[in-house]
Order: sequence, then structure tokens, then C-alpha cells
Amino acid sequence: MNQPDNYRFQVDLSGMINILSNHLYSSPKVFLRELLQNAVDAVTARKVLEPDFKGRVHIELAGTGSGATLMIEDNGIGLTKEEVHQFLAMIGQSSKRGKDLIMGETSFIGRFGIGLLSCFMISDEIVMLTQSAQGGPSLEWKGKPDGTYSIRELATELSPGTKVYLRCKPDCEIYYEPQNVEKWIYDYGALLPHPITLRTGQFEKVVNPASPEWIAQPELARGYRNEVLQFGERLLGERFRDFIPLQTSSGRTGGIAYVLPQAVNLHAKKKHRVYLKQMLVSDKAENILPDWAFFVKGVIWSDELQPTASREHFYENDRLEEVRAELGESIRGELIRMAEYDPDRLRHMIRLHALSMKALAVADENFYRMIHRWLPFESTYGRRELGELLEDNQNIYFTLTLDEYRQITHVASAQSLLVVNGGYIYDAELMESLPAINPEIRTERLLPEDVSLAFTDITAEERMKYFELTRLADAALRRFRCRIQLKRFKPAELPALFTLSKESSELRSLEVAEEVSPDALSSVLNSLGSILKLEGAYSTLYMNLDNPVVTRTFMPANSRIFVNTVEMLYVHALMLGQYPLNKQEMDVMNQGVLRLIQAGLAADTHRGDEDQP
Ligand SMILES: Nc1ncnc2c1ncn2[C@@H]1O[C@H](COP(=O)(O)OP(=O)(O)OP(=O)(O)O)[C@@H](O)[C@H]1O
Repeated sequence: MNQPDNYRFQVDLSGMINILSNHLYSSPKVFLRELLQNAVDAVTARKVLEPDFKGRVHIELAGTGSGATLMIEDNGIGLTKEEVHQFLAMIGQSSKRGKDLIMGETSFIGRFGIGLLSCFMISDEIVMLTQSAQGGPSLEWKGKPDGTYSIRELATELSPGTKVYLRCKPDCEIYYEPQNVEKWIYDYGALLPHPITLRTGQFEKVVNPASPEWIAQPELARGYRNEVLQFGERLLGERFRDFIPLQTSSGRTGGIAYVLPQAVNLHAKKKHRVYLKQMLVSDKAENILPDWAFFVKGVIWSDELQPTASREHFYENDRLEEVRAELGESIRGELIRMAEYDPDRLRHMIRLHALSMKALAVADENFYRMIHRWLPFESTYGRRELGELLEDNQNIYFTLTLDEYRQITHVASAQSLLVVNGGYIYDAELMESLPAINPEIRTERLLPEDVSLAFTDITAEERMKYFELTRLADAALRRFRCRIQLKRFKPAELPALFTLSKESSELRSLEVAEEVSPDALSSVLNSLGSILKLEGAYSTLYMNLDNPVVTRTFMPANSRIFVNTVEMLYVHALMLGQYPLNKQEMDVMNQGVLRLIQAGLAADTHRGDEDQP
């Protein structure tokens, strides 16, 4: 039997670089992050040998446009000749881990052994001068994107550390512009513990602030209010007025949750900024804080989460879940403390971010108990804090939907009945669970039918008297699938009240959708609508005989304009209930208004004629 021929895989470096730049990294600017973290790791490695050693990183920009160069220097561990061959020349090899420890814990930031390749996105050559802190000659290594490299021993001995030189590749000028470089260094390295200096021409400055004490112990941040707020403004580009320190019990993840100065939409993208081992990983992390915490923007640092190879995300694993829960607990704990010791601050926060607070209250009964009196609700008494509503009422009615609330609101207000609109997200749930957190309160779901019971029936005589006209009105509204009921109810100023059954509510929504949707969808809606129509989806218009307009309408003398008036009262009731009008109803309203104008003008002309001598 023939022996198989064995070969070694070959790696096409330019293909790898293409993958990195087009699929792994979101932007070529990450080369700066990779260089910074190599410099910091080199310092970390040197500190193992010399614990009191003070690390530093220095960057220099020279030349402009296509002639620009960038140099980054560290005073870290450096590389010996063997290490250069092993770690720089072998892609995927890293000095920062044992063989199988890609997911294991180290104090280094790097681990995958690919970061340096990112420099080829903006330079056609990487030149590295290095001197190992462990002795040996100073070396020059030059690597090219075609996979070739050279090593040379230098005649002069450098001090321990490494310098990397890059020269601008065509069309990459923006990556060498001083303002950009300074901004990105700050973005990536604001939390790094060593000073990073940047020299451009004659000017040199330290880009990152000295690491404040409260980074290691976020609880201390309370004592540095202005500094912490300024830090947030510089990092996140927004001016904040309040913040909550974050810390997990292990102390390995901490941060600051900045309270957003404006209300935010429930579906707004959360963009928290996360640093792993003091290096920026993501400024768009969504999953590091619980969903309900959308009223804050976090700056979070951790050394316990696992970065992906792009280093722009971290793994969604058990640890992340625990960290998220613990950070959420920091926020929740602070809110609960505020409820006891700083209620004004909490009230202000709730006013601004009621939705977020309600989301948390739904999930957490204890929190709900602490803050319920400050949560705002829309009710027949207006938009009020629950505490205010509870002052005079131990019984609260609520509706489940916005539609039900619309149907009830006028009649309920007229009877001074407290009804909370449960149609907004979380509100009905909160109403339902209110008695559980405060047993003195009773809440009850109210249906439109329950409120209409408060209507007074008309007498048998009245029914006889208005029989014919009621039939006529019914006939007039048949095309809107609406029936008339003559009643008496409060307030007398309300001429008519429109109510929908569940089926007719669905039908109305379908009809409105059908009017604005394209043909294909329209036919589906149409057939759905036909089914509902067959099932008799009628709505009801309650007309109020206590109202003077209605009484006049139902006088036999007005039969000439009776149908038009009934139609107008119907449309008016729809508008009061804030129902969108369909085309037919819109026509009724337009014609009605025009008719009114004409009638007014005619009356005027008539009077004018009479005034003529
Ligand atoms: N400034 C430096 N000082 C000392 N050694 C360095 C320096 N830069 C790179 N190296 C060496 O080169 C190796 C490869 O670097 P590279 O940036 O490609 O990968 P890494 O940092 O190990 O891992 P990652 O891909 O996760 O960043 C490193 O493991 C390290 O041994």
C-alpha cells in the first residue's frame, strides 16, 4: 500500500489580512488599539520581573499626507531573537498564553496572536526595534504583507523595550492625522494605567488622564462628583447631571452608570462603553446591563469577561450573565437607597425615566413597593403620581387597553370615577399587582360595559316618542355599522358617546389599515374584514337626551336635517374618542362643515337682505 504524502498547510498572508480588515475589524483604526495593548502587555510582563517598574508608552507622528509615519514605543519586556521567530513570525502564536489557554485567564490583554497584522491595513511594512529586558542583542525586525520578514542585529544596544514604525499606505492618510490619532488613543486608552504621551512636531502631551482612585473603587466616585461627570462628558460626548457607581461583589467589574439627561424611547439602542483589562472593547455594548436599565449609559470596566478575536465584542456566557445581574443590582440598590434617603433625587429621575422605572417595577416587587407612590399614570384625574391618586382613593379602576380607556374616560370623569389608563406598556400589569405591594389598595379592571351601566335608561314613553327617529338614525348609521341607543348620562355637555365591541374594534383597525396598504395586503384585509362583518361587528353610539343639541335633534321639526345631524354627532363622538376617521367618515365631516358654512353664509345674506332699506 502506498504511504500518503504529507504536506504542511501554507497561509496566504495577504488573504489573512484581507479577512482581518474586511470581516474581523470594524475599522482600520483598530491598529492603534492593537499597538497600545501590545505595549501595555509588554510593560505588564516586565513588571513580573521588576515589580516596582514604571511603564510608559510614547507615540510620535512625523511627516504629513502620504509621507506620514507613526512610531509607538514602550519600555516593556522586549523580545529576544528566539521570541521574534516564535511570536512575530508565526501567526496565531502569542507569548501571552499557554498552548491551550485561548479562553484562559491571564493579566495580558492580547491572547490570539493576530493583532499586529492589523497594522498592514494602514502600512505596507512593519518595522520593529526591540531589546529584551532579559538581555541579548538589540534587534530590527521588518515584516511585509506578502509574508516575508527579515531580522538584523543592531550595532548599538537600545534600552529595554520596543519601538514599532509604520509608514502611511496610499489612501490611509486619515489614520496618521494628529487629531484622529489623539482621539482614538484617548478612546481606546482612557483607562490605561500608564501615561501615554503623543508627540507631533514640537508638541508633546499626555493623552490619557492619570487613573483616578475611583476607577479601582467606584464607590469612591460619589466623593468626586464633578470629576466623574466631566469624565463621562469627555468619554461619551454628553453632559450628565447624575450617576450611579457600579461594582460587582468580586470587584473585578466596575463602572459608572450615567443617568441620561433626557427621556429615552424604550426601543432606543443601548450603547454602553465597555473596557476589558482597561482597553476599550465596545462603545456599543447592549448586553452588559439589564434591559430595564435603559435610562443610563454605562462606562464599565472589567477584567473577567472574554473578548472575541475582533476584540470589539465579548462572549455571551454565564459570567456575562452574572456580571449583568450584579451591575443591575448596583443600580437597583442605589434607587432603593434614594427612596429612603434622597427622595427628591429619585423623584426627579422617575419623572424623566418613568418607563425604565416601570420596567424594573414590573420585574421586581420590592422595588415597586419602594417607589410606587412616585410612578406617574394617566387617569381620569389627569396624569398624576400614584401617591397623589391614592390620597383620596383606595379603589382604583383601570382599563386593559387604550381603546377601552377612550370609551370610558368621558363618562367616568363625569362621575368622578378614578380610572387609570392601562393601555400603555407596563401600566395594566402594575395596576394588577398594586394590591400585592400595598394591601390597603384595591384595583379592579373596568370594562366599557361596566361604565355604561351608569347610564339612565329613557322612559317607556320617551322610547315610544322617539321610536321613529331612532329607527331613522339607526338606518343612517348602518353604513358605518353603528347602532343608536338613546340614554341619559353625565356630563350633559357630552352629546354622544361612541363605544366599540371587540369585533368592531378589530374591524375598524382593519379598515383603516386597508385604506393605506398596498393592493396585495388589502385583499387579505378585505377578506378578514368580511368575516368580521358577517359576525356582526357593530359599534354603539349612545346619544345623551340630557344634552340640548340631542334633544333638539330629536324634535320632529328638525327631521329635514336629522340624518346629517346624526351623522355629524357620530363623527364628533369618534373624534372625541380619538379614533382615526376612515374615508367615509372624513367625507361626512367635510360635507358637514361645508354645509354649516353655507348655512351660516345663507343666514347672513338673508339677514343682509332684510337689513336693506
Ligand atoms: N511591543 C511589544 N513588546 C513585546 N512583545 C511584543 C510587542 N508587540 C508584539 N509582541 C509580541 O508579538 C506577539 C504577537 O503580537 P500580536 O499583537 O500579533 O498578538 P497578541 O498580542 O499575542 O494577541 P492578540 O491577537 O490577541 O492581540 C505577542 O504575543 C508578543 O509576544
